[in-house]
Amino acid sequence: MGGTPIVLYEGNIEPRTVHVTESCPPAMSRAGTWRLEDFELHKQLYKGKASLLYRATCRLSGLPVALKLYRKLRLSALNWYQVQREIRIHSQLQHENIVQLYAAFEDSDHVYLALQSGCACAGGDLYEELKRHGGHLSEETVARDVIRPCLSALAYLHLKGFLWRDCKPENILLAGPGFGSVKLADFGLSIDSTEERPVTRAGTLDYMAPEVCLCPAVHRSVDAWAIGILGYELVVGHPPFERETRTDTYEQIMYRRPNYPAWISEESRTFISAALTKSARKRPTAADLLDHPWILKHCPRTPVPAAAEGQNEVASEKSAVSDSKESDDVKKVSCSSGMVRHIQY
Ligand SMILES: Nc1ncnc2c1ncn2[C@@H]1O[C@H](COP(=O)(O)OP(=O)(O)OP(=O)(O)O)[C@@H](O)[C@H]1O
Repeated sequence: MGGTPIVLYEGNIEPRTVHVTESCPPAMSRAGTWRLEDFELHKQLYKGKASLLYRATCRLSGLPVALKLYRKLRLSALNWYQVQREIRIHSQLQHENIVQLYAAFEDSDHVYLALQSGCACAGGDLYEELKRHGGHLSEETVARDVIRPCLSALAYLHLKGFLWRDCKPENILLAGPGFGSVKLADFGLSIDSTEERPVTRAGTLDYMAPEVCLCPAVHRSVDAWAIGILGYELVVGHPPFERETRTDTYEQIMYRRPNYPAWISEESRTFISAALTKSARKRPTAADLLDHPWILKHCPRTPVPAAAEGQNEVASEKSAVSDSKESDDVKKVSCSSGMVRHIQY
């Protein structure tokens, strides 16, 4: 496998550094063992089934970080595999629109990920920002400040052979109040498509591509589809195929076209329709979508790496791994604004 081999240990162990990445600020990196006591924890930003996320300060450097803690007792065998994979993949990513992983370390109770935060990601996530804006944003903001940077990060990921597989507003961070520079966060479902072939579906139902509904897919097309869903949700105010029941949502994803409100522009409509091409083979890539007239209309052209031809099509049968985050019980939690947070089970 590419990247540094990442091994985590169960049971009673001394605190140990798992990996320090090239993104780690020099003031923060040191020869000694990384441990929880090196950080002052502030506000809890998130509490998940197996993870907690805190705003924190590195005592040595005074630099702000987001500290993600995986509770070892809550990790299934699959989760163990996924956390190791997350660290391995995330540590290889350096892009202005991707949250940086500085280091991973562990002790008997937790695995810790020290992530970029502070000024760089002070704005919270896109889901919260959407709520502040009443559920949707202007087309210009969506195209220029969200979709284009996300596409740029995805083109970079795909070039390296990785798939994100977890596009949703909750996993996109803002650089400050309002917009400026968005960053992809959470690589817990990402895979190296050149080496791994998942055998069950992963992701969030509203953002799942038709080919994933049929069978677990490993092509970069799943991320391009999710960008179409994201574009629609941000402009219109809800995901295009969201329905009351899971079965109805599947049916919409597989066979229906989105309903476009009359007020959205022709360019945004053609962008979303292109990204939501039902056939994965005919769907444009993230790199292709960067050249769409809707994107070019709202932001100047910037050079992007050409997608490596066929890079993501290679998948080894032998390292098939089940991603059982997805099950028959995808649920949503209502919020006071009427928006629903996308949650996987
Ligand atoms: N570097 C960061 N700085 C600030 N907030 C962050 C950062 N990374 C993540 N978050 C926030 O914490 C939330 C949870 O983070 P993340 O998605 O990585 O955890 P998770 O355990 O994988 O969650 P889940 O599996 O439930 O989606 C995100 O939705 C985002 O709002």
